[in-house]
Amino acid sequence: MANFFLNIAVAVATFLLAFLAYYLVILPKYNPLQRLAGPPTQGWFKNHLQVILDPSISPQVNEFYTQKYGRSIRIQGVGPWDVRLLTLDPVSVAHVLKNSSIYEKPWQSRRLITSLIGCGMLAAECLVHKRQRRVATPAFSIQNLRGLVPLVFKKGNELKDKWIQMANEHPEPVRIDVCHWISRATFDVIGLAGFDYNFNAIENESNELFSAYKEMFEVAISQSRPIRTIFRIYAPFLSSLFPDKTLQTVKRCQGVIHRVAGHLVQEKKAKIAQGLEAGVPYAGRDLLSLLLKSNVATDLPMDQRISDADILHNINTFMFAGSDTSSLSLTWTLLLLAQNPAIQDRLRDEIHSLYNAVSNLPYLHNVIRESMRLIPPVHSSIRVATQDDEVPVSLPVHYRDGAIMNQRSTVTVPKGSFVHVAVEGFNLDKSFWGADAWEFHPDRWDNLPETASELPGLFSNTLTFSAGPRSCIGLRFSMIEIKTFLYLLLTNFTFQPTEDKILKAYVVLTRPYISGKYKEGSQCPLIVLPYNR
Ligand code: HEM
Repeated sequence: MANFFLNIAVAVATFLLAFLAYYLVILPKYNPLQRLAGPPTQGWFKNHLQVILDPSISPQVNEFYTQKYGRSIRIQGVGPWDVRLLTLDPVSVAHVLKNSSIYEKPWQSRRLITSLIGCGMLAAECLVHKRQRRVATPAFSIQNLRGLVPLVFKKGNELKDKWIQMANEHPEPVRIDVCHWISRATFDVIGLAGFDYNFNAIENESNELFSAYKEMFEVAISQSRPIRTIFRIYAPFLSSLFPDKTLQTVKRCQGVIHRVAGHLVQEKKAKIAQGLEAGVPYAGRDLLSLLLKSNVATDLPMDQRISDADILHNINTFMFAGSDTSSLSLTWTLLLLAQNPAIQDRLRDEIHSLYNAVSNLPYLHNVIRESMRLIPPVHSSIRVATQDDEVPVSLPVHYRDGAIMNQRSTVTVPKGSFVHVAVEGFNLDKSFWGADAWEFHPDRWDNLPETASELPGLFSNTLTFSAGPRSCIGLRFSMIEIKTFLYLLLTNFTFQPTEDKILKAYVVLTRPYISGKYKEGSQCPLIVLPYNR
């Protein structure tokens, strides 16, 4: 009997050793990405992710890497088996983003997103994603988004009134954490535009549904418990079996969302059905109504329709993907304007002279493009190859042995490898944008170098909204929101920086923090002075 157990133990140990040898030695040795040049690895579990994902140093890191290793760079992920491609070659990144059936989002990040907001467009893949995107696309058309303008004006005016009230309460210049307040305002906008629901968050933060979303999104960005997060990804059943406080919070918030937002879905469905019956189509133009209408459109085949659960998951996705992104872009733009008073004055002059046509102001457009190029809220993204692939390159490939191939036209990416999409890396690349690429210079857009105008990207040759079939569906939405808010804020206030040094940190999105006060959370205080013409 003892022999039997000994044999089992030996067999298990041999299996484990073989498994470790395969992952730690054999797999990395024969991975074709190993042939590429890249930064040295300092140990089995030392990775390069921290430096490439930290926006306070990533521009310097990318510049150093490209000079030393070329534009198809080998980096190490979480272990020696995880050899990744960091590409700063525009042809390669266009290939990866265009071929979304070969390059999917990794299941690990999809599982994490799904565990919070459900499997909406951000997390879905293949046919499920295609179906959802098809149903949602009409809701984001120019025609349907027209109704957004008065709504954003209403909320922008509420924010303006709030800030005027705060300014009047203090005899000295008021210091406002614009990050916090704009986030409340963009939440209000997405609530009304998303499902015709007023969180009333500018006024106060007590709404039950608002608190549920806010708390749940805070869980998404809190990085305090990495071990728990690993369990949630790799062993969700164990996490559910022994829920910690965070998981209990998520469950509670999901309960509220399911009850309140689920009720809104049913209410809207009933209105649409009544409208169809009465021959007077329901006029609701919020995203939820538009999604529900598009889902029952007669020209949509039955097998292309999505379930009520998917509708709710996508509303959650719009809340998640559409609130902080826009509010951070606005926050960073206000900070840049505060730091560049001449640009702020020039922009205010333009807005004043043409206040009716917010969407057609050239300098406003340049300022927004420039701010979103310089500080894209989505710092980078990641894809995993679902099959062996040859990625085309347009620039020389450097090899580990020192060889440089000018003629080579592809890099071999084996199935299962991760590819890093350096959104900020491309946006700040001096070889494409010029020596002043790291500076805030809105006039560059009137004279873009040819090298930049050839870069891929949904928005103005930048990757800020990604590119290809998985690019941002909310681009137009956020442009309306950002332009309208800037119009209202700049015609009523001037902005000055405080003595605090603002740093960038990547916490799911690139967020502002006060130097030395990271623990206080994301904030961006500015001196806000009422502006009278
Ligand atoms: C400044 C504002 C915004 C920025 C910078 C931004 C950026 C992005 C980026 C980079 C992606 C691709 C993510 C990836 O590949 O990992 C994305 C996807 C997405 N965004 Fe946005 N976004 C913004 C606003 C919005 C808004 C307002 C909405 C909705 C109301 C929205 C909804 C989505 C959705 C649903 C996806 C997933 C699309 C898909 O996979 O088919 N975004 N966004």
